[in-house]
Amino acid sequence: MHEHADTKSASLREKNLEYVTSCDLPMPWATFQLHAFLDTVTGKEHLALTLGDVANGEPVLARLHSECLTGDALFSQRCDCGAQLEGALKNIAAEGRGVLLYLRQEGRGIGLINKIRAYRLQDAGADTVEANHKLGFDADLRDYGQCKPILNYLGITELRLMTNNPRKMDALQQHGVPVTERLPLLLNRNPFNEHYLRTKASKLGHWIAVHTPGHK
Ligand SMILES: Nc1nc2c(ncn2[C@@H]2O[C@H](COP(=O)(O)OP(=O)(O)OP(=O)(O)O)[C@@H](O)[C@H]2O)c(=O)[nH]1
Ligand SMILES: [Zn+2]
Repeated sequence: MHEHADTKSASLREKNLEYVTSCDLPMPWATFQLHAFLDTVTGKEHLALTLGDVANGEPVLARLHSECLTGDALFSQRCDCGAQLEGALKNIAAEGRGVLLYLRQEGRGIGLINKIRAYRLQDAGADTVEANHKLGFDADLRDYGQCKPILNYLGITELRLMTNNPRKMDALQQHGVPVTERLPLLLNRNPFNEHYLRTKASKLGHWIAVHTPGHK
């Protein structure tokens, strides 16, 4: 038992992660367990929310959510993040079992301040990818390497993943996290984020139907 826990801690340590503690987190839809992990190099605090018995070997309904302070906490309509966060938690609560990793890679890895700089460039006409390039960054700097050891620590082996992002699917495969099913998560399409979602589809390959005005 202890040996097993030690192996799990060792694979966390390989990614400079440490499990810290857990608590109950009552939400409007269910009471989740909140687990805190610390990246000892960057100081980033990654979170996992679990519901039900996720360690019984069955594939787990999952969302890997990248931090978006503006969308998740400030109700921004520039993106679909807040609605996806809420929708994923509701779906997990409806099944009574699942996991959401809240990964602190704000702004696709460029950080909050740079994301706001990117938004300003977008206000002046750039798209989400061009804005990153103008600031000297690649389109997407995220790293999903921390997911496997965190999931492993929680006893989760296979995912049924809620995402529209093919890069996320590829990254998980590269990191050896089996995904048995992909479930689309298309929420909060609105006039403010239509262009952003179209760019994600055309330049980043997201599986989002691009419809022209007048066609649903
Ligand atoms: N650099 C940058 N980051 C953004 C922008 N809009 C949203 N983000 C960040 O993008 C991340 C969310 O990525 P998305 O591509 O929307 O979604 P995803 O998680 O990759 O894919 P899904 O699983 O389908 O939702 C969050 O970290 C946001 O902060 C933007 O215009 N520029
Ligand atoms: Zn967002």
